[in-house]
Amino acid sequence: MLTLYLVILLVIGIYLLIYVKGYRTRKLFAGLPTYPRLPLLGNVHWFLGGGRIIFQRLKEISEIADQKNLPFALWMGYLPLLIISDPEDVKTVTNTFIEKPYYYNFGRIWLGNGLITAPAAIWKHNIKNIGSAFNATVVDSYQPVFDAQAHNLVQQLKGEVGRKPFDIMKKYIAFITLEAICQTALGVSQISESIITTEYYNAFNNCMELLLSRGLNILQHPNIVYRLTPSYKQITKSVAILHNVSEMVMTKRTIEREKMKNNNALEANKSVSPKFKAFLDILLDLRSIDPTLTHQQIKSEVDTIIVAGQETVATTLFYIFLMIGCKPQVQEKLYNEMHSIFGDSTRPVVKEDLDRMIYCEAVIYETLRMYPPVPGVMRYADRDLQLKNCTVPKGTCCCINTWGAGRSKRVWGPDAEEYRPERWLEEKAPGHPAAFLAFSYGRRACIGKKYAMAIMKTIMAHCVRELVLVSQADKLELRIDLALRPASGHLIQVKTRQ
Ligand code: HEM
Repeated sequence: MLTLYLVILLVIGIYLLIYVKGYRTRKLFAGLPTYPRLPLLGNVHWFLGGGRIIFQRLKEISEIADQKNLPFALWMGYLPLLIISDPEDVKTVTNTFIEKPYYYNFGRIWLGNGLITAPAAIWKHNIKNIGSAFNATVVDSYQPVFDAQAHNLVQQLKGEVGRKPFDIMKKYIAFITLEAICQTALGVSQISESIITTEYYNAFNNCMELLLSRGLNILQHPNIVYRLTPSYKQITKSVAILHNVSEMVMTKRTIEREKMKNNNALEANKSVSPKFKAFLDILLDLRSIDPTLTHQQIKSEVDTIIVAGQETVATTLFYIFLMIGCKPQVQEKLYNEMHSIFGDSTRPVVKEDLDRMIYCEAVIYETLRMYPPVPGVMRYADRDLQLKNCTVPKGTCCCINTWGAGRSKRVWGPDAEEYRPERWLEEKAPGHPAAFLAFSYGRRACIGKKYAMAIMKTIMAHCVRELVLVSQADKLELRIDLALRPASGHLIQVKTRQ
């Protein structure tokens, strides 16, 4: 009996503590839209039920916030979370806060202190070295690799002509985007065939799902509890498979560098044909002067680049194929632009061609506006901050709602839900620089945008010149497992262009 009383007292004590601690934040959030909440749990129960439910909630929240022109407030347990999509507020938050909230700590089991998950102090130190690794000159030097991979993709897709819809992601795009990252940023070649196995693909997806479900399950937040769960066992197993890849990449590159150092440059160069400094080489070179760049830290950056650069590009390419596959008029316009640049030739795509792909760029932006592979990012408020219509109290987790910003009628007009690449060719699109958030915004935004645009344009130029893509987007159902994914698979059909 006494134990029961003690437990009840403890629960009441915790509740009172949380109540008092959250008093100021609740007051500041008082006028904001929110969901009804439960004691101790807050709004967690609204997000139970898997990726489709989470997507439905995000959609609902985005619509409410857009109608009311206010951020949406949530409580994940006792932790306040503010969902922000207004461009001016997004600009203020992303330019002010560089710390990531503790949800990102969960990802460290996989990505260590790589750029995405690093605490602010480590990020500040490393971004100085890494930030320029994907500048225009470097990306231009990668163009022959992008072209070769795009050419490979078309040759492989030709084998699907006349067949039923197939999973373009699992069979092709995941391979070629990983091979491109390995050859360019990591400086190793012919690796994807041996490592992108179904096991790798499943491990990747498994990690994403487990990380999200941990984030939403406050009982699994303390490490001490999480380590006892079956989920921990699963993620450890999947992470080991993924780490094996980064370890293999680093070993391969280190051997190639040794060969070059030993004046066997000729032999080493056979497997590293293009002449450029890979991102991994920059880090390996810096190792001698920067003691913080340990083997573990470099491995974490490699894991980060694979996740950040492969999955996002692959998913965006799928959505582009899906969109142009069900909108023949868009695909024809795209083809006409390619024809005006290349004529009837299927010659390689060079960097000068990329600048002429104006409509192609509009198609990419419009796809990213409506289907951002990263539907939201987070920042931790390490001090109070005044936004347009409310104050963000210190300790809040700010969620930048990329999905909501792209679908905002307030920002994009009444046709925000319509796929219309032409809007990007009209004057002043987007209206506000922080209205388009697919690559995030402000400090800690994506450093691979130039890379991503170049490889995607090159792949589109190859595909559209030789093939016609066909899809059924009306059957598209979405889910969120950190990334925005089609719940209904990545189905596409291809025909030969006559
Ligand atoms: C369509 C393609 C891409 C999209 C939509 C995209 C989107 C994003 C977003 C939203 C972030 C912010 C993440 C956060 O704050 O938590 C980010 C960060 C990052 N991206 Fe990308 N990305 C793409 C391609 C790439 C590529 C190709 C690379 C490299 C080859 C890359 C490297 C990075 C890195 C290193 C960061 C972390 C930056 C930092 O924290 O300083 N991304 N990306």
